[in-house]
Amino acid sequence: MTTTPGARFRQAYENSPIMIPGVFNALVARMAQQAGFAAAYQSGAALSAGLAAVPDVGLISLTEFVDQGRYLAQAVDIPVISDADTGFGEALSVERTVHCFESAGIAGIHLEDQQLPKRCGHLSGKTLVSEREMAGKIKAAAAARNDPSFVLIARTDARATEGFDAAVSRARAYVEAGADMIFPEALQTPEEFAQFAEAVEVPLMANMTEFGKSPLLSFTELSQIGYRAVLFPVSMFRIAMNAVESGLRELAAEGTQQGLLDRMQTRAKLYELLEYEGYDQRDRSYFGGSATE
Ligand SMILES: C[C@](O)(C(=O)O)[C@H](CC(=O)O)C(=O)O
Ligand SMILES: [Mg+2]
Repeated sequence: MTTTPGARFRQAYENSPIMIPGVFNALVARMAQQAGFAAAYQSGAALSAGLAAVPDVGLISLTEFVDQGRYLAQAVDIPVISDADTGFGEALSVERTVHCFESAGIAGIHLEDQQLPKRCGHLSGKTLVSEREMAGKIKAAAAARNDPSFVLIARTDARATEGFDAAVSRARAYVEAGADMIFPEALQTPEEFAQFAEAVEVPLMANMTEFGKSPLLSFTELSQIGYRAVLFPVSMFRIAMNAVESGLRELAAEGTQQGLLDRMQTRAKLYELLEYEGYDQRDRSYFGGSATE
């Protein structure tokens, strides 16, 4: 791979609008790549829930994000971007946050303007840092990049607290500070999505998370009104968790998994995703082609 992850991510969304599914582990990242997605996303909400069974209120550390992020990036060729919550501290911490994600092979991160304890953008009770403070963090992030293509996505949570106009003016200030892309969190109507796209002239990312405050617009609708990236951050996690819950219930009730087999990923499919065949062949080749068993 000659280009950097950031350059590949930019190329993808500059070419045409892209859908970005959240991938909650490395195998899911592989599956997203196989399904044809041009990029994948590490969600803080899914990581908090999946890794530690804790809510998305800023409890997961930088190291935990970066560790899983590295597994995701290593599993695929498509660029992986990550949630970086509030940047794990102030401006100087944000510098290190960028270094760590970059060195893990991540293509870009989003930083949000909330105060700690941060919350999922679709929960109530959010409070924001000042525009000046957030702009300073973005400047720090931009200056810290080793690869100028590493994508800085500034997320503003202002819609819920200060209103739509404040979200637009914060977004403009964040672009001025060096953000490459803007993520307007929790817009409330289709009209707001359209108005925001008219008002802010950098690439935009829409968050189509379910059961939240935003209407679920389709990728086609969003790309037509100007969004370059559409995030489905927790969709696959929710599907998987629901499937697991019913599987556990059925196993407990039936005492056998016989009735569940057709809902399972088969061993053959798993091995195909893991590229097991190649491992086996290489292992044999190291011993002059003779069987290792
Ligand atoms: C995008 C998000 O930041 C995430 O962590 O995936 C969440 C998603 C969610 O909780 O549904 C968000 O704050 O919107
Ligand atoms: Mg998040």
